[in-house]
Amino acid sequence: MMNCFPCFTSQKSSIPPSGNETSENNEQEVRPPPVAAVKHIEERETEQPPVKTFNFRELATATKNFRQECLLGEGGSGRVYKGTLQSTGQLVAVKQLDKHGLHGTKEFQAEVLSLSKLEHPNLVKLIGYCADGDQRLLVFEYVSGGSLPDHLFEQEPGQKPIDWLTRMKIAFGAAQGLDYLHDKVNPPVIYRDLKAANILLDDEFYPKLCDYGLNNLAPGAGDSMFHSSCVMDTYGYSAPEYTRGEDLTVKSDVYSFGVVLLELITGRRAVDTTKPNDEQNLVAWAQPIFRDPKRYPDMADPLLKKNFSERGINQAVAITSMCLQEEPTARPLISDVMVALSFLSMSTEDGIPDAVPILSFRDKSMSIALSRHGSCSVTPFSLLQKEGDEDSSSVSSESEDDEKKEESKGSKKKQKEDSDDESGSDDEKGQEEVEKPGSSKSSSSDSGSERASPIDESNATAQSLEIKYSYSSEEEEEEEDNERLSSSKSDKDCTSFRYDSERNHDDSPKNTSIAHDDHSDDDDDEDHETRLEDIHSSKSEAHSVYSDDDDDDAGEESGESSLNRAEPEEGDHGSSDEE
Ligand SMILES: Nc1ncnc2c1ncn2[C@@H]1O[C@H](COP(=O)(O)OP(=O)(O)OP(=O)(O)O)[C@@H](O)[C@H]1O
Repeated sequence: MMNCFPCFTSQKSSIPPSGNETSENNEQEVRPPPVAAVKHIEERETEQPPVKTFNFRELATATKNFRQECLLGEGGSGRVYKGTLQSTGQLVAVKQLDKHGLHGTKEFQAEVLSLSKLEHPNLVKLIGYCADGDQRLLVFEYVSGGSLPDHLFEQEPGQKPIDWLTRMKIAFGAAQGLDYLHDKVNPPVIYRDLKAANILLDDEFYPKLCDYGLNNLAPGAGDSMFHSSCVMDTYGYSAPEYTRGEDLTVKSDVYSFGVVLLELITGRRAVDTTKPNDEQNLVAWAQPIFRDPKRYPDMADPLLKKNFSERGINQAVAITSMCLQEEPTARPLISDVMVALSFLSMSTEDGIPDAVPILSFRDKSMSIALSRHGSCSVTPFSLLQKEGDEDSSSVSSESEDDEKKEESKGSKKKQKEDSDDESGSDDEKGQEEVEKPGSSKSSSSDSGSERASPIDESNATAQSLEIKYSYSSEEEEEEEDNERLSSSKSDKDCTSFRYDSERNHDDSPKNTSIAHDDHSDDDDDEDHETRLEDIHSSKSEAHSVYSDDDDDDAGEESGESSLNRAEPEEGDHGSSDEE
């Protein structure tokens, strides 16, 4: 990994005293200023990282003088030691940053301030820092279970391999962490160094991303909060645009996430020089298989001994293949990946959700890809909302409505053309479906077409393709289901996912909302935010970095921070790029 703090730029002299200057009571938490004060720039200039400051001696004591036996490992940015804070007994991981590329105390603290605001259950928490003399250390929560490669590739004899569901849960958790950085932080943060080694696991295999936000700092990165082309030297995980010398975006992270997903599915390393030449690069090895869905189950890690559902692996591989698209704009949003993985990580015997969920992805291509790989058990419900339907209006902004009206017209026209040519086989139709993701054919060519609502001619504001996981036992309930889908809010069998198609960074994570239809108070934002977690018994509870109280200042804040913030690319959100 590259040096963490090579190019920190601080635009204001707003830096609090250094760690050694506050060393009288170093482990006392340095409290952030009152929220009201954050709104005023002058007062913000006194803002301090809401984390502890330590002096060097304390951390030396915690790590037994940085003894070898406490060394957890060494990365590109320095060494990481396991330590115990004397005052509290808390286990910590102390990252001692390399001294080259050292930054001034103020710059370092400003960076810590940015990092300290990133808080999510799937991110390793920053506890404090030390800027004592020329020492620069970061103190993180200690994650006890080791890193993902420890469990996936470096198994001790007799150690049980990670089962399929756990792998999907790890992927889901990692996606949640990444989604937080991309979608809940304003402006978005590009991870830049996502790899299996940066996914740490607790004793229950709950994943936490580490090293986030660190190598967003690079020479020149501070100048642009939009894109950055600073070095990401994570061989095997780097997106093609990096090799092409292009800027990295959130979609570059999605690519790296795809590589991790592929590792989870196959049990193969991103790069493995012990394998035959044509198998050394995992993505290159997988590409021909991506084009041959029949071979998807063969990709599975042999250690899994085929203990997974065919639907599960087909969909997991389909998601992976989308993440690994050559062109960044063709890759899905991590939020869509996260929703898809939430289903694959459900705790049922065969990985099939108990309930009958309806997915609504922000990007149609995800719906379509999954519908092709669901062993005929996933039926797209296209354009379900009826005019005047409240749900419909809540899904998109007015401008998107206009776009969709046009799109809907196109779809209808296409549907008419398609209906004139119904002679092809199901497979052929499925193929065509993918080639024309905007086509309404996706709702009629699937094997479950009889379940799909026909496109309502009056539905000019229809927003999204929705996927319905359906089962043969429910075939007869078609009519009932359709009724439920369109209007009922009391059906206990039906769980619907709604994604706001409009990204709103000023909000807390409202973008992800999952509504149980039996839920009575669907206006409760807080409630919405936690439904995903409710469903999956996840520990996760996403928090926005910027609360309502400091929304006003977000822009200024980003200006001070050298975290590499990114804005989404044009066309990254909402409907598919292919349309
Ligand atoms: N919070 C933590 N809790 C437990 N172990 C950690 C923690 N942070 C890092 N480690 C471990 O410390 C070692 C070094 O981590 P570090 O992030 O510095 O290097 P890396 O990820 O291996 O490489 P690079 O930083 O170059 O990407 C790794 O084995 C990692 O698993």
